[in-house]
Amino acid sequence: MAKILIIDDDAQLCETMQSLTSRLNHECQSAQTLHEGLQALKNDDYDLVFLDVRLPDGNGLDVLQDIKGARSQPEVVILTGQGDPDGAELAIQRGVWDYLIKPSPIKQTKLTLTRALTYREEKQNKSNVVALNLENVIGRSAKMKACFDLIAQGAPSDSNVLITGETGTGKELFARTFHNNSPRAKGPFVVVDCASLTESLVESTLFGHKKGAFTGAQEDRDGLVKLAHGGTLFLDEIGELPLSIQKAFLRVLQERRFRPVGETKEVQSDFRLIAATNKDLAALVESGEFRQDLLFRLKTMHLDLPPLRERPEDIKPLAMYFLDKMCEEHKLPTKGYDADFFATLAAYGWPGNVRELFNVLERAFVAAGEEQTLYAMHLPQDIRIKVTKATLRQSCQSNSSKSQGAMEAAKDLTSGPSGPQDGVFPSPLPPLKEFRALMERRYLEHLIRMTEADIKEILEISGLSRSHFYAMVKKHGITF
Ligand SMILES: Nc1ncnc2c1ncn2[C@@H]1O[C@H](COP(=O)(O)OP(=O)(O)OP(=O)(O)O)[C@@H](O)[C@H]1O
Repeated sequence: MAKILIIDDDAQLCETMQSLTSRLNHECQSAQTLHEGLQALKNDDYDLVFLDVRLPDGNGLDVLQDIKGARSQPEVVILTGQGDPDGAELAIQRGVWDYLIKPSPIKQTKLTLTRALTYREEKQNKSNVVALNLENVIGRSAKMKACFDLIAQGAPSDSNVLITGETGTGKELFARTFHNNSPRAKGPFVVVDCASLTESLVESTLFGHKKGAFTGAQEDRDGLVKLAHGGTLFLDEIGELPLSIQKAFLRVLQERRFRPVGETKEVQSDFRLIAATNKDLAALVESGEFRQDLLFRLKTMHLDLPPLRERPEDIKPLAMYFLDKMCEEHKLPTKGYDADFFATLAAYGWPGNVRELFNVLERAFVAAGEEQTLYAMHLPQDIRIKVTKATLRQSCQSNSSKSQGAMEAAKDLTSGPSGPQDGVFPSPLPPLKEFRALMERRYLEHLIRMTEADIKEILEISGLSRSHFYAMVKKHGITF
């Protein structure tokens, strides 16, 4: 059962909504003014707020951030009697779930309500997975949920874990998450970057040394293995561990005992081992560069992190998480997003995975400065050009049978009034507002032509809600 708040001065509408929501087994309250609504949100936690735009004491859109920032961080659906697509579009940019034009048919209201609540549930599920501590870990895709399940399953034990995955997929982050959810969470988490260990110092770095063991060893020093006592030892880039050390390390894994350089007695360390690599260790075993017995030992538990391109549904929540964090750090209000911003992020392949995504978002954040809304225009030019080219290639390939029409549409999308310029820019460069409107219109026309006006496909590709799409079409006077 969800808790819903309606902020609307139309008593009859409140009554209808209340009866609809109670039929769906939800609890519903109503408020006739903004002041009352904000008070209700202070006193109680709501999952969803239906918000009217014109209220006796002000404009609903003006307090949107206060509503979204309430303790329960509710989803918001705008109710507008004005049929004002621009206002509604603005609201969507500021992060509302959807908008309904009054009087909205029961079926539509029910659908929007159910979708918004399902979305919220999914968002919250992330933090409910077997009460895992998933601090700073974002992922709502089925593939990520499977990774969380594996952590829930393996964290309590002491078994060795091997984490594999392409660069930037979060191997170190997930190693820390294993540690944070294990009984060793209060102990140290020691990172060893095997790629940066120099051949001559690798042994003393790992196992420590005794004073005078070699030139420069001026005092006894504990190695990283000893420092991980009571906690977790994370061997990053394990594929780079020199063969000569692999044998010694295998013994350490079996016995949790080792001998520091120059020492006669063995030392003990109680650590849990997590190793990570972006290399194919089986292939390294084949080529004689990695010991098979060590690989078996490491792989008691294996977590393979999927690349970002295989879980596109994680891109938006990752981006929102990162940008909200940036806004918080820079003491700026949370930004809104235009649909084209996410459409561009979703269309890119992310070979550098989450690390690359965060770098790109940081650049977009800097490019946007104090602007309230992020558009695709704020993304680095190289990314936009790659996306445009890939989209064109795709559309050319998939439409080769209907090539004539599709090619024209593609050309349409990338050329300005005076012909193609640098992939996307018309010349002379118009003011940004005009350019945005132009590109938006071309995008919509291209999308409609490409999908042969198949509304389902249009909504799927664009990521727009039905009402938002029709509002944009109306705004641009496009008929189809
Ligand atoms: N699911 C996620 N949620 C939030 N942040 C993530 C996620 N996955 C990766 N990151 C972030 O992406 C960046 C790269 O992650 P990390 O260093 O763990 O990757 P890696 O796989 O160890 O990379 P490499 O193989 O290059 O060492 C970090 O800032 C990390 O916090």
